[in-house]
Amino acid sequence: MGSKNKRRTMIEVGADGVAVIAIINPPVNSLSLDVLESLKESYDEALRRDDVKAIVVAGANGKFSGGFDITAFGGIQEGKVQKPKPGYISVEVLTDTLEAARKPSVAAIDGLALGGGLEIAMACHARISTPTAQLGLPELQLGLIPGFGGTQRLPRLVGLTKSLEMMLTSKPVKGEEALGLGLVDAVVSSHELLNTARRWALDILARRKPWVASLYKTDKIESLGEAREILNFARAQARKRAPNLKHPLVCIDVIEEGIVAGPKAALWKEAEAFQGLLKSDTCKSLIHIFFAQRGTSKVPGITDRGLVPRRVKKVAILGGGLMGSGIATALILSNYTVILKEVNEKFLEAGIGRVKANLQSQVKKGKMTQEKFKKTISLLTGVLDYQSFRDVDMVIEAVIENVSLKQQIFADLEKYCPPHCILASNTSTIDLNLIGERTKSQDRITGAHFFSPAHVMPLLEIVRTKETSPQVIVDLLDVGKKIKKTPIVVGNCTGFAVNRMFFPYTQIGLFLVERGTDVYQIDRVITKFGMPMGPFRLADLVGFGVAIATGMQFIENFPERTYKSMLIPIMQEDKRAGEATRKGFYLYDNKRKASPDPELKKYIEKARSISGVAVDPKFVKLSEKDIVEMIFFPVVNEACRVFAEGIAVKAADLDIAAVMGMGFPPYRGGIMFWADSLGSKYIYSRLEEWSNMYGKFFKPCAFLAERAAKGAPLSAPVELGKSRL
Ligand SMILES: C[C@H](O)CC(=O)SCCNC(=O)CCNC(=O)[C@H](O)C(C)(C)COP(=O)(O)OP(=O)(O)OC[C@H]1O[C@@H](n2cnc3c(N)ncnc32)[C@H](O)[C@@H]1OP(=O)(O)O
Repeated sequence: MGSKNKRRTMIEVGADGVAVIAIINPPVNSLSLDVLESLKESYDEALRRDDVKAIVVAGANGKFSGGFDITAFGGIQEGKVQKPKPGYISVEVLTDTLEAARKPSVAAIDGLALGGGLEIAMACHARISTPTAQLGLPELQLGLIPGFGGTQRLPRLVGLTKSLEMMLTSKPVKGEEALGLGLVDAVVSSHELLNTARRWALDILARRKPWVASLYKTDKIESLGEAREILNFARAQARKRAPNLKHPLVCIDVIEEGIVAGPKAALWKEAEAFQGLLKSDTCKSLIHIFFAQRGTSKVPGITDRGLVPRRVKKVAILGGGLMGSGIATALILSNYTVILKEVNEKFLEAGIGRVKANLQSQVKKGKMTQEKFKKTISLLTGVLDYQSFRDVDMVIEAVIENVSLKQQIFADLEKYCPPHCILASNTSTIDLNLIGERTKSQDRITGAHFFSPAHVMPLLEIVRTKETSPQVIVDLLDVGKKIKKTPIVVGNCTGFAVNRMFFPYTQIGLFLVERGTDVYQIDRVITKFGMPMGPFRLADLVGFGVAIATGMQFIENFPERTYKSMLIPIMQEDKRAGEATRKGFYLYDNKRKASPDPELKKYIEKARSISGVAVDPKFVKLSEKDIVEMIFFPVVNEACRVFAEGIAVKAADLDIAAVMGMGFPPYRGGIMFWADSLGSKYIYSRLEEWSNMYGKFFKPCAFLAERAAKGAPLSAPVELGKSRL
């Protein structure tokens, strides 16, 4: 018999008197309000019926529940969807109906029990899980706190320290660990799950197993004094890790309330805090990022054609340098067979050595066993010629940025690789049409632009020329998913999406410094804004050689919007080339700790005199707000150009490019989302003002001008006709 609410839950009563209530809301059985309403109805029915002795809660299709329906948050935030009265779900449904029921219930957890999903499970009187199930409270990653009693029940089940770790990091635990922690009561295989849960529920009824209401457990909670120490330590850590974020502190306060005033009182505080956080900009931004990240692999005109990805088994990589070895590491870690080609024995040995070192660092951190290391490295073969390229499915070229060398390589690849083989380049700046000029294989030439270190950084820019076939893009999207990268599909141009946005980020720093703003002040303000490092620390990390080479590409291609400063070349001439030489904008000690260098002044003065610029007192005392805007509005301007040219199909893709490629703070929603929170009119007016005062470098692009004139958001779609894809 099903519930009335579109059968969002299903109730089935067996001959043993156990009612199994299944949550049904594909793909992850998320908890929309009607699912929760239906769950309550099913419970009411099970409690009413005389033939039901005990209850098991499960999720359909091998997934317990992925938590509250995140798609519903938007509607609630905008006031379009009526929100339930605070505490209705956590107190009335989970505590007063499920946990206080006079019939015992057991959660049968397979697949996922996340957020509200785990909170339902914790309100049951016992939990059985499979070994692979993931259990966690990841709400903080959405700018929220658990809102269905999780802040109270998790500490009481696993202890304060572990529960804080699980909530503050948003990381789930698997079945076996959950068992060790006391979060679940038994771990069994999926095919034994339901029967074990049924028996367990009957055993509780017969008092052969304990009937536990997690909310009132006390054995895992420390005394008030000890608890306060643990909570204060967590507060200090949270402030240090994310000084701009309030919700981790709110979460700790709500946990503390439970210890001070009791769990039932704290449920009300939790409900109130949850409603407050739901309205915050942080929450709106992080929810935007959640969907934007999932949206990058949905590419109009490509992934909607019904194409099935071909199986890529063997991949060849050309070049065993930093990039090539990182890409090889990422691939073998996901079980791809890889051949690494170099030009001589010495380079080959060094390349393989780098891959081994990447894996060894995982072994050292305890993330990989020695046995797994051996198995993984056995997937890699080094070669010096093209003989073994006859059966490769994909090649990724990762040699130095030299056009004629790349052209020769692609001409060779066309000769030696099978006709189905995907020919990808990891170039970060060079036009792919140029690279493929000496071949007739334009339809299978694509860009696979990884970010360094390639086995760690999560972003993959997939570059599509006008000729690249959609099948090749679909194949590459599939490889990207298998190696756990977030892909963004972009059009072909100098710098693609990420490096196009990075360029003004560094350039404007140089502009400000020549006019008197302090290098270290700029880095401090930008780090405070939420970037992992400011433009000067970043230039040191990347190295001045790379910074100059990339800069040259931009000067050649976009001369009208380049600020030409000699500061970096002058420093490089004096053998200061960044962190690798222990001297750049900062000085580096043995442990690579950066400290300011008073000597920097002399280089800045020299650069100033070459540019013919004098110190302007206004720039010496620039406010933090002005520094942030002067650094980031030119980045927004470039992002607008990238979007208007159709290099990126969706503004949300640029948000992901900024967050994952540049380190833009996700809690600000990405570059375009953040810009829209300030308004196109405001950004336009400031750029226009600076452009009049300081030159074309700041000139707002036509797209930005048009959107500002209409008062339209920058992230609204561009008419399809204009797209370059
Ligand atoms: C009151 C409560 O305390 C508040 C809450 O419960 S807040 C919600 C807490 N839950 C979460 O944060 C979990 C979020 N989801 C995830 O982390 C991951 O999606 C997952 C681990 C569940 C599955 O990951 P994976 O298998 O890689 O699939 P993924 O592509 O992410 O998701 C599959 C689909 O389910 C959707 N989805 C996942 N979780 C969802 C949720 N909680 N609500 C709505 N949709 C969800 C995704 O958007 C995606 O949709 P799409 O196919 O249309 O793009």
